[in-house]
Amino acid sequence: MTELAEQKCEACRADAPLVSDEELAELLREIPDWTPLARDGVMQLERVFKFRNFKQALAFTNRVGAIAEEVGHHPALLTEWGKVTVTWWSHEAGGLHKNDFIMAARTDKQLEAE
Ligand SMILES: C[C@H](O)[C@H](O)[C@H]1CNC2=NC(N)=NC(=O)C2=N1
Repeated sequence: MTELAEQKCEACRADAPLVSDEELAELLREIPDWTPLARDGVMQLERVFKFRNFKQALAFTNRVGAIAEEVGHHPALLTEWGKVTVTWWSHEAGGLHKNDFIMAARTDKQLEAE
């Protein structure tokens, strides 16, 4: 099985299939540091990353922004002194798609790129 971060994102479409409860449970096992949550009825994946200062938080933010631009699939990013909150969901599809799990796994790899 190809590692989640290496898998290919599909194009973001309104009718894209959202993950089932079983798929959610299975995919979460590959990204254990991420929390599934519902905001206004929309399922999302969220993780808070801690850093030594704002400069490191901003550099990480920009790395995540770059991988988002590469695939055309974008997170919500809250950058604070020493902290970055990253939230993934598929806006047009209105919930969690496999793309969001792939991008969460790729987000984790941006820590190594430091
Ligand atoms: C036109 C543009 O490609 C679309 O709006 C893309 C942009 N990035 C996106 N990012 C996310 N997370 N979900 C989307 O539905 C989405 N759609």
